[in-house]
Amino acid sequence: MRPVPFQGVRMNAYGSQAMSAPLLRVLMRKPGNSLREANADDWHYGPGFDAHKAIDQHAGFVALVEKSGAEILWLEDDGDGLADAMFTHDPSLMTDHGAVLLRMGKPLRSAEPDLHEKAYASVGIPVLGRIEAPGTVEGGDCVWVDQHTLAVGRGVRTNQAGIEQLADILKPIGVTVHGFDLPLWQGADACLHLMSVISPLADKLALVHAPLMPAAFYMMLKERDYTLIHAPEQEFAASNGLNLNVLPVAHGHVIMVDGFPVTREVMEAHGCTVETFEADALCIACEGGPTCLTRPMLRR
Ligand SMILES: NC(=O)NCCC[C@H](N)C(=O)O
Repeated sequence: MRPVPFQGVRMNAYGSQAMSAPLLRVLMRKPGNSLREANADDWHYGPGFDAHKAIDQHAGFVALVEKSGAEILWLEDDGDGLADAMFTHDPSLMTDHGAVLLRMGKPLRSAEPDLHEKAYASVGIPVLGRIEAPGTVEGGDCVWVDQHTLAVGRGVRTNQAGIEQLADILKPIGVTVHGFDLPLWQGADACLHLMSVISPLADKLALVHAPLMPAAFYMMLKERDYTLIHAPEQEFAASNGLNLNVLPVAHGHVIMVDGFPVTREVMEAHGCTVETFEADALCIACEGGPTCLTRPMLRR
């Protein structure tokens, strides 16, 4: 099925080189038959995986995104077998000058950038460049430190060739790319992105899991006067890291997975408004949170 075009706003509005500016448009995919038919072992989904429950929980998340006022461009799951394609954060990156089509480090996800290419074409959003083999870059490894600085995690999903290509694509638009080594942590089959250890919440405010952060990235943020809130260790362990995967829909207004009250409290203590949705089957089992379920297309 073709992506459903936006209603009521300029079809081709785009631009995002920030992490917490108001989310105005976003690319998402409702899980459907591909998730229902997914084999948990093949996709590295955990014991809590339950496709039907995950689909219901996704609807709860969508209600919060819609309530924020963001417009959603939908990719359809018509049974193409791409269970992870609901994690739309990863196959492309948006800039103020167009989209970059990425190349997935997880082989089962390799067809996903083409879905994004079609979606962007359908609404007239230009493509600035594309990561080619042997390069790999996933969107979850990319963090805008400021409008001209992109941090990229080098690990299982994103490699040096990909980082170099991305730097070449972004240099002409005045963006400097910095690569930072990620640890292997739970192994090559598990999902650890740079965004698994940090969620920006507001201007120069971020929630982090410091023990797994690249030290040079941590120091860069400190030197740039970021306030780093440490996500409670116990809840990080209990959620397989998903307690800190928090989506800002505006500066200091965030959506997180339900069930992690201490993480919620530390964000509220820093002035954040927090909304939650149930996501044990969707996020904790499938290794991706609210940031991963969204590809911001316009933040202003
Ligand atoms: N940005 C993200 O952290 N995305 C999560 C992707 C989870 C998905 N199951 C994967 O392994 O790629």
